[in-house]
Amino acid sequence: MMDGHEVTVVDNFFTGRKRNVEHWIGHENFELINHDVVEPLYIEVDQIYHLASPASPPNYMYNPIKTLKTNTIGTLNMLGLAKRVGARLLLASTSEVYGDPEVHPQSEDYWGHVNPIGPRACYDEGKRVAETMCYAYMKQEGVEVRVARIFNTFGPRMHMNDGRVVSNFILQALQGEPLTVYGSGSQTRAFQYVSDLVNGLVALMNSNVSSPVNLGNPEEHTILEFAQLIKNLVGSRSEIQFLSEAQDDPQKRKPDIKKAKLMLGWEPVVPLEEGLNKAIHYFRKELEYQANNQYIPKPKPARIKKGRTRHN
Ligand SMILES: O=c1ccn([C@@H]2O[C@H](COP(=O)(O)OP(=O)(O)O[C@H]3OC[C@@H](O)[C@H](O)[C@H]3O)[C@@H](O)[C@H]2O)c(=O)[nH]1
Repeated sequence: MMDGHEVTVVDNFFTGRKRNVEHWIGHENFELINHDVVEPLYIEVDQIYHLASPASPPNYMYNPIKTLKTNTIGTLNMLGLAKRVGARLLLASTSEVYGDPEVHPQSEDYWGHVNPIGPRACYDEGKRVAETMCYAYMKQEGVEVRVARIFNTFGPRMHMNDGRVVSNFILQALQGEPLTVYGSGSQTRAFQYVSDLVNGLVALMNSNVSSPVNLGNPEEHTILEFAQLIKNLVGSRSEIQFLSEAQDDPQKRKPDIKKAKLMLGWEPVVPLEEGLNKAIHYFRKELEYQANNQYIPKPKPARIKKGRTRHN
């Protein structure tokens, strides 16, 4: 929009919120449509960022059939739209296509290690078939596709109930509650800040790279290290609580981003602590907002009908 493009945001608000975009409402380049991509969409566009799908494990596992429909039927609908209007489509794929990886770090030529019937399958297999659909439409129909394999990402405007580790730990630390580590905490992740991801997505969309590209920050830590770091940044006295391990939880994950560097000239620039401090600031404000804006229904006075006696 700042570059003069007209942007139509399509959301069914399953995990998104109108508050996240309310500051754009009224801008002449902005339009917001309440729509679910599982149903066809008829609009005129040049580029489609197909980002639909819950991305947090508790959210996508909450309704696995809906997650599958969004990633399969939703992707077919978006590819159909791209074909009809001659638009380029960028699919938000995921590091989860690598499953619980046996190769470390993960580069784009790794085929992955995914349990097709496990609790994560609705998402990781859903995204794998979404990638397959993109390349089928490219080969058969000549649709221009871009595929971003997005690694763990965090930042302001995440939902308070998102359930992923960064927002959980920050909210727990801010409220003095125990930080919930699943398993031993020795599993690793590498987190990128949201603005780095957005820059990577725009660079990929406008590049000539049609094969999948990893977008992530390669700085890897154990989950226990993350818990300590967030606790320290918040200045919290919360304890660390060890809960049972999540089923099929990937044990190690870190992107190999050589391809993005070479072909897009992209790499993350926001240091982890700087990004975490921005997210901490956001969630602090969100907690204040929630405390000040809770809707507490006022008790209604009983309505007394005059002049009539009720006989049962
Ligand atoms: O409260 C929590 C939440 C999570 N965790 C652990 O922290 C790690 C990261 O978990 P998250 O739920 O944040 O995210 P995951 O890495 O499991 O999945 C993510 O992967 C990449 C993206 O495509 C998706 O957004 C998401 O599926 C896992 O090992 C998980 O078990 C905790 O220890 N405590």
